[in-house]
Amino acid sequence: MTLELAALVADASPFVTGERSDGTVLPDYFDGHRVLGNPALLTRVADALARRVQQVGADFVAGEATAGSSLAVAVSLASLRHGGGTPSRIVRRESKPYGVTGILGTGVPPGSSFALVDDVAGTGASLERSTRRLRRMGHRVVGAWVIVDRHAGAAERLARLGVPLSALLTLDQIKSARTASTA
Ligand SMILES: O=C(O)c1cc(=O)[nH]c(=O)n1[C@@H]1O[C@H](COP(=O)(O)O)[C@@H](O)[C@H]1O
Repeated sequence: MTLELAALVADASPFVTGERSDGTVLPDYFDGHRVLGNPALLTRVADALARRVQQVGADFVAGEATAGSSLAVAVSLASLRHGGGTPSRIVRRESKPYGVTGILGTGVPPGSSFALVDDVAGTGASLERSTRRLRRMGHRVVGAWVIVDRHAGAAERLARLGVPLSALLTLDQIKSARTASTA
């Protein structure tokens, strides 16, 4: 299952040269939007994540804009197929000053539990930011789920916060799948 998924993801999303938010250039930048924009692959990924989230249980599935929040919507939809029906929310970086203001919008009772999702875990800075933001609002984060873990410190960083990280794939698995397909 993992090898097959790695091959599908490798095929859908060729690595590009990309810059991290701290300015570091990565020659193997993974563009998660190539997975999010592929309906068959997104369905598969969202199903796998929804199954894992369902095992832990959360009131909401949420992510930061844009990849995380898009994935949260897909996982929420997929949760209907896995005995759930978990609603999704965007964790905004800043409170919207107009319309529905606030970080999460409306309809989130105090003390709610959240499953965080994102396309990629690198250093874990993004998931830590969301975790801290939700906790400041009095909510709980039961875990973080990503499509790809780059193994760049995210699991350790989140563990220090008491948030377990689960990934469908590692970057190395995608690289191996790519090598195998070109051999
Ligand atoms: O910046 C990254 O490390 C990164 C690497 C990569 O291969 N693909 C990728 O999308 N990213 C971005 O990095 C974010 C996570 O990085 P960290 O906050 O360092 O964990 C993701 O939400 C992406 O915006």
